[in-house]
Amino acid sequence: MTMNPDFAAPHIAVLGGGPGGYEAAAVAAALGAQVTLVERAGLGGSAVLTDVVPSKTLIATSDLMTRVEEAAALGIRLGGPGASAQAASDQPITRDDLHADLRVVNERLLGLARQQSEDIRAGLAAQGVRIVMGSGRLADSGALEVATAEGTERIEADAVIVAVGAHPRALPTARPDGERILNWAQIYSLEELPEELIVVGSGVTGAEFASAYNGLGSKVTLISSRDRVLPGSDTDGAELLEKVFERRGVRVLSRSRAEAVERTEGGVVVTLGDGTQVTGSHCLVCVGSIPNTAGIGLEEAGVALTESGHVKVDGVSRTTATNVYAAGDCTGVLALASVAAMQGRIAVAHIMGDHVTPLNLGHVASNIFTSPEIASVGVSEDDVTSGRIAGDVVTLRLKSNARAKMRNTTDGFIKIISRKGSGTVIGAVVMGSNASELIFALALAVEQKLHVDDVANTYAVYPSLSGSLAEAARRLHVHL
Ligand SMILES: Cc1cc2nc3c(=O)[nH]c(=O)nc-3n(C[C@H](O)[C@H](O)[C@H](O)COP(=O)(O)OP(=O)(O)OC[C@H]3O[C@@H](n4cnc5c(N)ncnc54)[C@H](O)[C@@H]3O)c2cc1C
Ligand SMILES: NC(=O)c1ccc[n+]([C@@H]2O[C@H](COP(=O)([O-])OP(=O)(O)OC[C@H]3O[C@@H](n4cnc5c(N)ncnc54)[C@H](O)[C@@H]3O)[C@@H](O)[C@H]2O)c1
Repeated sequence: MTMNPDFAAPHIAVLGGGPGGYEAAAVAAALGAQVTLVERAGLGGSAVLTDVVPSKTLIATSDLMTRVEEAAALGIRLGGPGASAQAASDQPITRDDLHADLRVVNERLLGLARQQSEDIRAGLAAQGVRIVMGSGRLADSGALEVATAEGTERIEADAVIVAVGAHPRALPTARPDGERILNWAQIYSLEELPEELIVVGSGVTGAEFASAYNGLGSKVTLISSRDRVLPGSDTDGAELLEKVFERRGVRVLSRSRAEAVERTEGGVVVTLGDGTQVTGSHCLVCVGSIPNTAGIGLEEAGVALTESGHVKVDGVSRTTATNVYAAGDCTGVLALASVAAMQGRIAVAHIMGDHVTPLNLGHVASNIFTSPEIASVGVSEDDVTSGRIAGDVVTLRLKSNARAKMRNTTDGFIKIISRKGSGTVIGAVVMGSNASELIFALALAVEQKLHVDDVANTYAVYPSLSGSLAEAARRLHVHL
């Protein structure tokens, strides 16, 4: 919808400065709109300040520690040629030789998040976006009201984009205190590594933190309410991750719900549904998120919410109120930074009367940053086995890949799914180190509807993990 019949630059107000909001603001400014962005915490949103950036930076340290710990198998010993006779040792490196200085790790990751936030702020300001720091609400479908340090400001707009994100859900019987019982936004205040960390919830967030703190050296217990970790993810990936967890000493308590978490003198005790008590030094609660949609005037302005409090949107990010759009986690469509940004871009294209392609979740590439990583795109094997999609599936274990053997990183596999009959690549899963990077080639194949032969006939470097991508595709060749 073109907002201004007189073709003057429309004014777009964006509520929330996470990936949904800042991407929308940047694209709108680039297209010539007047843009005001309202944010109460910091540019980049939770994605940059508390969620994606800090967690992935923590995981970078954890991954390196895991690699160093495994260095003995590659022939690395402590003590270089210049070391004293006493220091020089032919002992293999063990976990006891390493420790994570959590204060330094957390300082680094919080600093990095602040810098990233500042870079985003500066980038938007340079594009001419007016940034208002304060807590905003929808006054009506054409205006925001913002409580700033200076007072209340009313911002009139031709269109509003609501991108307010979500916050961690707490269990009524496990209120985070920021010291021993923590949510993922609070855990970066720890100055020492938790001795025994209990992670409640085995969705992507819980699995990533369980993996990360295990790599950093904590004793980890993962409380999983389901049969297996990572419900909804690739079954082979989840099962292999459980095996790796077992080998690395992560205790997974499956089919266990945490009923309550309490502080004890020196730590915490988690009571499970069957009355079993699990003790630890700290507890990290990862039981999902709640959208930040309460009390900000949405329903009063005609914006319908779902039962879970998410904003109802259509494929072009429109809400039920004229000229009000929504993007990101507050819509509950798919909680990924990349999807939030895409929803924001689509909203702007629609507002500005630009070419709009409705949101397509079928091609979203995503990655679970456990060690090893699990990346996926397109249809799943479950879609095929359940009969929803007619496809062929080939899985190649990394155990047979020469490069993986050389690097001693053989936990993982490549899975490609092609459409039955035609051989078009329609889905893939990559599990292994750097899966988040390897998946791109297959995401490109899915997006561009490439044939398995296109992937198979592309030269891969020898030796490389991507050689297994080509090999898996070769095995899906349709012989005419
Ligand atoms: C631990 C964790 C790790 C994750 N890792 C990844 C990952 O690796 N990759 C990935 O793609 N996704 C990841 N996600 C998901 C990702 O963080 C979200 O999908 C993404 O942040 C959504 O962006 P958003 O713009 O919708 O919301 P947010 O990033 O939450 O931003 C919303 C912003 O709105 C502001 N706001 C809210 N209400 C108001 C108000 N009334 N007034 C003013 N401002 C307001 C908030 O302060 C916030 O800054 C992770 C999530 C978690 C919890
Ligand atoms: N790498 C990434 O891209 C990344 C990382 C983290 C999160 N995310 C996004 O965030 C979304 C949400 O993930 P999440 O893991 O935060 O939430 P989630 O809702 O997917 O998982 C929470 C889990 O906690 C369990 N649970 C709830 N109450 C419990 C209790 N009392 N005891 C034990 N378990 C309990 C639930 O059954 C569920 O499995 C993901 O689907 C993903 O889109 C992405």
